[in-house]
Amino acid sequence: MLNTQPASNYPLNDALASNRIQERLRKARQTFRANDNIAAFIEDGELDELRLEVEDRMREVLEALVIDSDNDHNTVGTARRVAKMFIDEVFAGRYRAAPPVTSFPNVARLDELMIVGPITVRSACSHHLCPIMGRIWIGVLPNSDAELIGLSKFARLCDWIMSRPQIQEEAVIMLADELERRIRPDGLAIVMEADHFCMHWRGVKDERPVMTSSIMRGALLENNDLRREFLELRHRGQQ
Ligand SMILES: Nc1nc2c(ncn2[C@@H]2O[C@H](COP(=O)(O)OP(=O)(O)OP(=O)(O)O)[C@@H](O)[C@H]2O)c(=O)[nH]1
Repeated sequence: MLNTQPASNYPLNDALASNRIQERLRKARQTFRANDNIAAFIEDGELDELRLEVEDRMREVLEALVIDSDNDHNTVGTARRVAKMFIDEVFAGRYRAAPPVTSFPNVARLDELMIVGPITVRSACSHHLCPIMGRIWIGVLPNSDAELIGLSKFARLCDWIMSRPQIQEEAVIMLADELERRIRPDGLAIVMEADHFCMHWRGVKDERPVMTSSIMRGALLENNDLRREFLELRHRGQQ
């Protein structure tokens, strides 16, 4: 027998969680673009409500695509899975607070270039929500008076920033701002290379293009030798 009664998770009387959160953001004059983190505006329990709301709306998208997910054994749980994937996995960097980042005093007053990478990163383009799969290299020239952060925290911060719908140019700027704010280095360099599936899977359907963006700040922008050292060491790490 066909199921003709799709279940709904929408609250009957109460305002939707997405409306309440948007209201708070507007009141605080905070933007909520695709690549903004809005964790500070989400109250306890509201992520559960958002997940149910996205599930219902995703079910409507499937209906609009004329997919009978109520009676299709393959898509019966798709709306729920997609909602969970967006909120808890691929766009979690919008909804979760920043990861805890351990820092240490620079006791040895290190002032030599340090490079981390390649760090594998996954994101999605804001335009089509297609995957972006890439690699990031980070170069830091520590300030002898500033803090050092744990090595794994570079990867955790990359994941937090990248797990949002993004464009690559803005993603690397956001990452650079976050790292500068936390470690106050004398120089910072970031190179990101990524495959954009909106070009591979659809659109021009060309498998080859890779987008490369770089950011150089402080001593790594001003000192050509230092910049060359970063770029050479990055290439050596690729071989
Ligand atoms: N600059 C930049 N462009 C991106 C990025 N990710 C995706 N794009 C491009 O953004 C564009 C999307 O906008 P439109 O040109 O309106 O999309 P479209 O008409 O579907 O274009 P096609 O992809 O050419 O079919 C495409 O050219 C994408 O390849 C990114 O990180 N940075």
